[in-house]
Amino acid sequence: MTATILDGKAASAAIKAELTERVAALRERGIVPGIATVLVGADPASQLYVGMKHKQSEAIGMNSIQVELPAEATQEEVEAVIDGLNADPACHGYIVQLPLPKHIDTDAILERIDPAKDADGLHPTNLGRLVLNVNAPIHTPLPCTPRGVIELLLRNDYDLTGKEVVVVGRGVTIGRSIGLLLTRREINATVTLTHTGTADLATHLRQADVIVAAAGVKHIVRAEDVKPGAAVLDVGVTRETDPETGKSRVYGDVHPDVAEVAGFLSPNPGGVGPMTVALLMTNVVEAAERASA
Ligand SMILES: Nc1nc2c(c(=O)[nH]1)N[C@@H](CN(C=O)c1ccc(C(=O)N[C@@H](CCC(=O)O)C(=O)O)cc1)CN2
Repeated sequence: MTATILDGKAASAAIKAELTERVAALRERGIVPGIATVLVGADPASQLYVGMKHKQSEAIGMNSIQVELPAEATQEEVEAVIDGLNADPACHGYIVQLPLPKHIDTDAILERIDPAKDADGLHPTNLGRLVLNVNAPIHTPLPCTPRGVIELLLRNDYDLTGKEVVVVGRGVTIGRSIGLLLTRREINATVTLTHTGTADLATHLRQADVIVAAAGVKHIVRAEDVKPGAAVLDVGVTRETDPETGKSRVYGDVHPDVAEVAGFLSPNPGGVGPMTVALLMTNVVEAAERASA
């Protein structure tokens, strides 16, 4: 079996085409949706991701505000930037690029973001609303990567109803929250969250109809642990320097051999990454629509 590729670039292009029309409709009413990012330090991967967010937002007609602070910035300096963006009417939604330097209290920063402008959907109020509300439509920002995983499957006509989903990794941007979305009534999947304390990962993986691999551990999902025909989404990233060339190489959580066993495969790169950026922009456009309703 060779897996059908879940193409995140194609799905994100479709989302961006839809957003372009929504942005144009807002602009006709005199509203220019504004996205902002806050980057603390100069991590090359974070710089790349932030750059992509601005380039793509501007391409669909949004206004973008880029705030950069040095790695030595204090908690108070980061919080002052947050307070400024909360008060800025040109900013409808923003993110603080993660990870933050170790001396910064990340939870305190995320909690300081105005929940209405929380473009990552990681504010405790927004996550709390997701916990409380399993039936009614959601009117709050949703975590971008989890939403991207689900959109990627649905836009490829993959029905998640009744499926056993195994998530690998309990990080804040994916693992912690994806179960909240997958177990909503309109999706109706069953979710197992595995992590470094899981006793026997392989046993869980072998039972999964869908695997979301977001541990950041190179090739943690191996072909022998994947049920034939399963859908596998590779989200984790490990960067290693090639000892021969000295160049940085990116590895996913999923071993390349999985393509021979899985029914569907979201590759890395080219899968969930582009969806994360598309759903971030969706969150900001929705915030602008809500603010102007
Ligand atoms: N505040 C946040 N920080 C981080 C998040 C997040 O959702 N919010 N997620 C990740 C990084 N991330 C977005 O910020 C992100 C990662 C990857 C991609 C992407 O499109 N990658 C490309 C490959 C790019 C390359 O390496 O050349 C792909 O997968 O095809 C976009 C966004 C951590 N931080």
